[in-house]
Amino acid sequence: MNLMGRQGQRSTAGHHHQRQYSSDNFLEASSNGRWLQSTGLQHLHTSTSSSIPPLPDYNLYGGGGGGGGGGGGAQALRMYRNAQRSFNGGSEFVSEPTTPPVDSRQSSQRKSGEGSPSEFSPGLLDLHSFDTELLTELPVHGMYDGSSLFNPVRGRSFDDSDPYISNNKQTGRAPALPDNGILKNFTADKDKASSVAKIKVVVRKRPMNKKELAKNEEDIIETLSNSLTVHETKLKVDLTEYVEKHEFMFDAVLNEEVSNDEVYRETVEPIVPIIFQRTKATCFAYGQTGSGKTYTMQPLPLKASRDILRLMHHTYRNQGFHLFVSFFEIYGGKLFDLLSDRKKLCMREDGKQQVCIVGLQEYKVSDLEMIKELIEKGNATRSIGTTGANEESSRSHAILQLAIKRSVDGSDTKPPRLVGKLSFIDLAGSERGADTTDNDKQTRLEGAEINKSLLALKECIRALDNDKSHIPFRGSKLTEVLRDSFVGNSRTVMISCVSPSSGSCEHTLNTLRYADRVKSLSKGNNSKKDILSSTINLKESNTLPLSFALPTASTPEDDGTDAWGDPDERDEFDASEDSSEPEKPIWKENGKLERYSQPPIEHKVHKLNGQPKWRGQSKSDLKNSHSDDDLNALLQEEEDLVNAHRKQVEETMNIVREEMNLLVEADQPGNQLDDYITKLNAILSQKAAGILQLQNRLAHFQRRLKEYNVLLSSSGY
Ligand SMILES: Nc1ncnc2c1ncn2[C@@H]1O[C@H](COP(=O)(O)OP(=O)(O)OP(=O)(O)O)[C@@H](O)[C@H]1O
Repeated sequence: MNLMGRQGQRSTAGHHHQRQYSSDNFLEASSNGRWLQSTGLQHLHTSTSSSIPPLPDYNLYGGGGGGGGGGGGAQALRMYRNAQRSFNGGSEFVSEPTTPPVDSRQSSQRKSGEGSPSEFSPGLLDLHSFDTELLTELPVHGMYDGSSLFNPVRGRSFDDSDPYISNNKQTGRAPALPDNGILKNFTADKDKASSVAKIKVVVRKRPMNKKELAKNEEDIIETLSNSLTVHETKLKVDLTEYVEKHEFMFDAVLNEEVSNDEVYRETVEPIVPIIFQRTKATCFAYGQTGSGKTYTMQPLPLKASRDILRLMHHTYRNQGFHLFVSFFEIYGGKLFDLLSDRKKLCMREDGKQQVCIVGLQEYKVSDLEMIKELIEKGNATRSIGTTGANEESSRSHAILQLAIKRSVDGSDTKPPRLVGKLSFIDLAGSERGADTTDNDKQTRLEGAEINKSLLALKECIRALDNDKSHIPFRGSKLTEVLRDSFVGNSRTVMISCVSPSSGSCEHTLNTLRYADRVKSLSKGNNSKKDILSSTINLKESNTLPLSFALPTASTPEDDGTDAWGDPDERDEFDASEDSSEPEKPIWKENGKLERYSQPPIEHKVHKLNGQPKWRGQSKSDLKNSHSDDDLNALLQEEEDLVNAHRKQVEETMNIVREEMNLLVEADQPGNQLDDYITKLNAILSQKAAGILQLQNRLAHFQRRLKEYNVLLSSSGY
């Protein structure tokens, strides 16, 4: 969904379309004041019905500082040609993109309304898209000096001195912006800003919607301070219901009563000051389709812009800072500029692995009104469609960037350099395959592409979580763009949106588990993980990994009868490979938490003559601790478990079949046969998953047994 409201016109012909940029629509929505109210900026509401001024007024960067005059055009032409040459593939840029369907109305509006961007528009190929590397530190006078804020220019009130509020001829001067505390934050010590968490994970629960209420679905999410509990209803084999609780803790949990203002204060407000300190920050919303991502994200960029401008014009007054806005979407794995007629963009990586978006238009902005219009324009152009769960679903990932740049030499003769960047990413909604059965081919293809990119994001997070040296950022365009969020001097805020209804339980749990994973990244590597959080979240799992079911082997201390060669050979062991896991708690079937220690059997670190060696274990240890009898007994136990489970499933299936037959016979209106069959099917698939899990466990065990046999035979046993 768009970041700013639902003003886009829907195509009646099909589900898929872009939002239409219609000034009438914006103004109509504006006059309702709905959107502005949601952002807390209702004072910017214009009552006029005249059209929005053309965008070229916005002093595109590169326009020679004079609003895009002739000199700027010539300069841009040179830049454009140079860039074409240096990228050795201008033709690549002009190849026609696969764009989502555009209805005729939009193109006609473009003709009559905005016009196409000038051929030599300075922003057409903005060389500063390459300038993704941050400016090296320059002295910033008055940084964190709040005095300038509270001692405004003599003879003028604080708000009167705000030069960034445009003098709107139609509406008169915009009312003063309320102080939301950002300036006060700036009077605090510099350390305060640097103490802002590198990754912050916030969960937002939306209220139940009409559809869910009509279906009598229950609110299954209980929130308390920064924790939340999901009450999942499950069915036992005998079809009686029971509730399983899943508890999670995050940096903040925002319930259905929390306003968008509070969301802003909790999420983005703390990171705004940091982008003046050579930092890239990203805020993204994640969650199932219809969970409230767009609703949450839509007011944030404008609120952040307000605070950025405030800082630029007070704390950093006359420091040479400039604010630039760009807005693009990733649709079907391709990039489109939402502020430049959906021009296809190209992503490149420079030698320093900085991602550059070639051709992206950046608009230099100096007042909130301009930013508002740009965002509206971008949102109107964004691709939306209809999913089972959301009538106006975002079918693309939308990325809005606020870049702070600064003149290197204090004058405007040289292009300003990047100081910091704040990116807002409204991810497309994730859907399960099962949700897409009613959708047409286009929606399913979109869904597949969306899920692919979200999966790539998961892969990156998993790799980061495991401290992998290679993070697969190139897995998708989305992850390439997000690379900035996770590496270097960055700050990331993830807002996980969840629906409260019982019907979305599975999705909600997926989102929360995902969020939990991201949260663990903020604590560095595995050893630094939040034990409390993993303890709580482990309640979800009652399956004991096989490796931990093995009998305890010998202690790692050798008894002196080392059979693995001379001590020098042992010295070859790399300490870094010693991956002994910290003690972790496990969740037992009886509901009690227990601690286990990973047996030292995992200490396989060296190979001799092609055979694995086990560190710190003597032959006698192995012989004593893992006799054939022990292993066979364990294997038997595992097999018995699988068989018992299989038997249980067969019995359940028989019951279900009988029930189904009875119900089919008595299939009368009002018998809710469908619901019942759905429930029974759910039980069956649950059981089938259980069998699969046990089978995997058995296979794993058999592999381990084989390894033992190899080991024992190589050791002469
Ligand atoms: N916190 C909230 N309070 C009130 N209404 C909400 C809230 N969150 C979401 N909604 C409403 O729920 C509906 C779906 O929300 P939204 O469009 O933001 O979902 P989404 O996650 O962006 O979906 P998609 O991924 O399909 O685009 C909208 O009508 C929105 O107004």
